[in-house]
Amino acid sequence: MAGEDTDPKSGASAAAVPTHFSLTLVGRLMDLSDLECTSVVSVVRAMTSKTMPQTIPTIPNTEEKKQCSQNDSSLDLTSSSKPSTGLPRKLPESAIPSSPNKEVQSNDQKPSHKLHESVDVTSSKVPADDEKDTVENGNTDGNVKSDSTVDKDHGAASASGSARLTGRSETGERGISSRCRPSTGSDVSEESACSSFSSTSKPHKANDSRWEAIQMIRTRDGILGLSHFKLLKKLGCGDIGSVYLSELTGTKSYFAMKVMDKASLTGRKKLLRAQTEKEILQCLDHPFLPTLYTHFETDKFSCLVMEFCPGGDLHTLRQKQRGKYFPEQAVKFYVAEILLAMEYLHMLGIIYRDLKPENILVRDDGHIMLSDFDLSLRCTPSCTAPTTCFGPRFFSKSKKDRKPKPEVVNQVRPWPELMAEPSDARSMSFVGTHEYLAPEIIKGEGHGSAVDWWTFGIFLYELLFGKTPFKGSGNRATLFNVIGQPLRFPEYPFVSFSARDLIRGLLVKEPQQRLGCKRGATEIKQHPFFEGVNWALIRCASPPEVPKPVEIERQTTKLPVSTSEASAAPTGASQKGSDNYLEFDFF
Ligand SMILES: Nc1ncnc2c1ncn2[C@@H]1O[C@H](COP(=O)(O)OP(=O)(O)OP(=O)(O)O)[C@@H](O)[C@H]1O
Repeated sequence: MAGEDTDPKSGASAAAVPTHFSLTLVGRLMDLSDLECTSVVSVVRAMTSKTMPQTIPTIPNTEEKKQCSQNDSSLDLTSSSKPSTGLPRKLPESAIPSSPNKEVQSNDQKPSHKLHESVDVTSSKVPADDEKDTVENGNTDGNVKSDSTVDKDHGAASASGSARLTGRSETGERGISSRCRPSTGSDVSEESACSSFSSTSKPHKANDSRWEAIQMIRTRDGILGLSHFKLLKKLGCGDIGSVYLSELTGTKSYFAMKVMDKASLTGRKKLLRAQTEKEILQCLDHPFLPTLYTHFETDKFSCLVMEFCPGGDLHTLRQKQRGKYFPEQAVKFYVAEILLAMEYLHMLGIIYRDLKPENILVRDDGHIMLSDFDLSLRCTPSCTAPTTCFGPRFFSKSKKDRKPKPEVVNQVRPWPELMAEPSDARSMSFVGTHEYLAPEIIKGEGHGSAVDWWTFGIFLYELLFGKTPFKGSGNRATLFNVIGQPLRFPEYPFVSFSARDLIRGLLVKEPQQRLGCKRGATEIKQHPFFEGVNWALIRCASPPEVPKPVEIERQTTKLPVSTSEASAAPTGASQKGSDNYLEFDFF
């Protein structure tokens, strides 16, 4: 299924198509436009006949997904939504990236692609039935090959985590009562492979006691690897791996460990996807994005150790709401946090591309975390993203520009607005989830960061109305609807004019006319729907729901011992639903 780097329209090598990243500080107009970002554009023209591709070995079903899910427990609503009060306008702290100190490395890598005839649906995935096993994983494959240095100097924190965590696990509900909405993506469609990272600190998470626990083990044993973790429970399976609730043995610090079978990744041409996810995770330091504590490899597995979110995902949470939609105040809270996360990603030159409730996890405090970056698109300048919104050394070249006197700034505008968009980045990949795909992706026109504002609109709609706007009777119908059907709102539930107006602005089929296209997240944040949101302090706001505390089960599970077992276990197409096919011709 891999293809060549050829633009089907121009015939030019896709890898040679330059993309651009522009970063503008509105008000002070510090311009970083035309920073070139080499992105290997993979061409994915999904065009299948109405018959299923021969290469599909299994037809996924919801039961399989259910096997991959964990147990569920009900969640009490312990707090009501509380709108933020308006405070003086201020630079959003949560939108300020910390200093990643990444090494920039331009990249000429041009993975070879072929014109795809269908989206990747070839993986055979049978969830492992190992959740009841009680063998410690460290005994099966604890041979640590390498140890990462993602975590660095973190502030002294007191005791490491508590055995008492909050939250609800995802359950069979997702497999039983909710739709499976797999993300589609080309096999080898990584558009860029930009750099090596050397992040030295993550100030936003500096007070997290898990850093200290990790450091303690490192100091004691000189290395940190799989054998130091107890896998307690499988949390879920994705396309490239399985995620386990894990304890750093003896520390009562809990993590979500994504375990990917290397042979399976290689065999299924998913290595680049896994690499993309790891590199992006290494970049991140934001309250609404995952923290990667460490990563390591064994002979068989590649492991990412991330923050554990005990509250399940927003899709599951929505299913539990009365009417299967959230109250508008709750929606405002969730989408505001996502908007800040998206703003930060765009500032790093990352186009997320796979926004959907399933990818938004709920932390123990009820705030959210955007997860799953394997379909994201990066531009090289992401690695040179500013350390703060006003990071002078990144934004301007002259010393004079770098240190403007405050009063001068104030004369222009009290608080300059940040607009950071990889607005000219272009990809020809066909990735995403059918109901969330932007028209320009379906039409194969190439796409940029505006796709994230489209998906943001679909996401907002789904949270408010309990369904997506263009869903058809099948995938083909859905895709046609996205392209051709006008946006309509149901009469019920009642949704405010400002919410509908925001959705209208976001779900403009022409990307250049779409809200967010010109000034990025800033444009969206200023919409009346977000009136009253205190962007700077949103992470201190009361979330709509706080997961109920749950005791962590002390049982352990194990990883598959053989590659074949592993490849059958952690992969996800089989539990991703049978709608993982594209059944349309060219638009
Ligand atoms: N940090 C986390 N905390 C709690 N559960 C998690 C965490 N990360 C992932 N999960 C669970 O594991 C499941 C698999 O996650 P993963 O990111 O591997 O795949 P995915 O979201 O299905 O996407 P994809 O198939 O595109 O990789 C998720 O659906 C989620 O339920």
